Amino acid sequence: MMSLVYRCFLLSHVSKCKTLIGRTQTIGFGKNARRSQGKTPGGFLRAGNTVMTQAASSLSTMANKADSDRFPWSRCMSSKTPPRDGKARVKRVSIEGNIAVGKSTFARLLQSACSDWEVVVEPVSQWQNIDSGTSKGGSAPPQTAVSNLLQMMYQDPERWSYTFQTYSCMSRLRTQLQPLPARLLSSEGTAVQVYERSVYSDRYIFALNMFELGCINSTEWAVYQDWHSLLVEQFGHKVALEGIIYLRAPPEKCMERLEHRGRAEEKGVKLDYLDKLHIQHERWLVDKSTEIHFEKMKQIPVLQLDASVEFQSDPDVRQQFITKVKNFFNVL
Ligand SMILES: Nc1ncnc2c1ncn2[C@@H]1O[C@H](COP(=O)(O)OP(=O)(O)OP(=O)(O)O)[C@@H](O)[C@H]1O
Ligand SMILES: Nc1nc(=O)c2ncn([C@H]3C[C@H](O)[C@@H](CO)O3)c2[nH]1
Repeated sequence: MMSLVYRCFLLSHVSKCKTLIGRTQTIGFGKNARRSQGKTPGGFLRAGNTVMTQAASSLSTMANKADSDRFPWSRCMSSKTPPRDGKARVKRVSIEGNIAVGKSTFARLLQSACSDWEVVVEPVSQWQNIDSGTSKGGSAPPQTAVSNLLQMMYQDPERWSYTFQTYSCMSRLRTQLQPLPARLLSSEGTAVQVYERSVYSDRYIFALNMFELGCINSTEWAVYQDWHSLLVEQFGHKVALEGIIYLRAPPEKCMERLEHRGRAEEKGVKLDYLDKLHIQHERWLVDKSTEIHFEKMKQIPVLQLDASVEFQSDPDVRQQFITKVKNFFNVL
């Protein structure tokens, strides 16, 4: 049913892919559509298994004072009983959110707050440095060439999006399948791994968005979905998530941070692209209207955090964030 809808969408919006970096007129998704996303009547936000008010989803000092009393800084591991088979139990969560919303910054904050947690970063540097050395033989010396697939994808999304999604998904999986570090294996309680994005955002945010934009055609989309499902069925249990932390901020705020960060490959990224990614996040994690193909992922708990808050300069805000995350881990 969903794919039928997407196909209709595609037919009526042929070759809109270049809008990704704003080279042609932008497509659909009017401002009103965007603004209404993620809000239910009465100003409530639906976050995974919970429904909370917008006020509650922002950082409330009083509530967090109580939280920090219950979960002191010194204790990072989950309080649940360790397994009897001697194998460390691991809770895995992913941090999801729009481009430049602050996932890496937030992940660094978590890592510095608790050395018993492991943060697995998004393999961006692999995407920027693909060894594409092609020695054709003969007497010429071997050539070493490096491709920047991230740049290629942003410069010519119609040509490179499918290739990008194959590599991003594969490299995420490979990175996340790495053995646990010894300090987590030997931990007494439940260890925590925090992934920066996941194979699920690869499919349900980016690849889906590229398909809707026409940067991935319907054959590529069918092929992507087929191998993605196979990979997740075969390896998914080793990187299975128990929760998602959704860093949520208006696309305008993400644009501001993206420009401030100044990553060269992202120079042409337009607000419209961030708008679309925002909508995909809201559909997946707030409205729950994205069609998900993996049973466990349909019910996954989501902790929503107001990422528009500046926390780098304010220790109280940082502590409140950490406390919320600790509380979330403890109920997973
Ligand atoms: N809470 C915050 N307040 C103000 N600035 C922030 C905050 N979080 C991140 N930043 C700044 O925003 C920029 C983007 O942050 P960061 O690189 O962490 O984003 P990201 O979500 O990991 O990006 P990407 O989607 O590309 O992986 C950086 O310059 C960072 O210093
Ligand atoms: N097309 C596409 N598909 C993905 O799965 C994906 N994951 C991340 N990105 C882009 C966002 C940042 O610019 C940069 C770092 O997050 O890489 C992606 N782009």
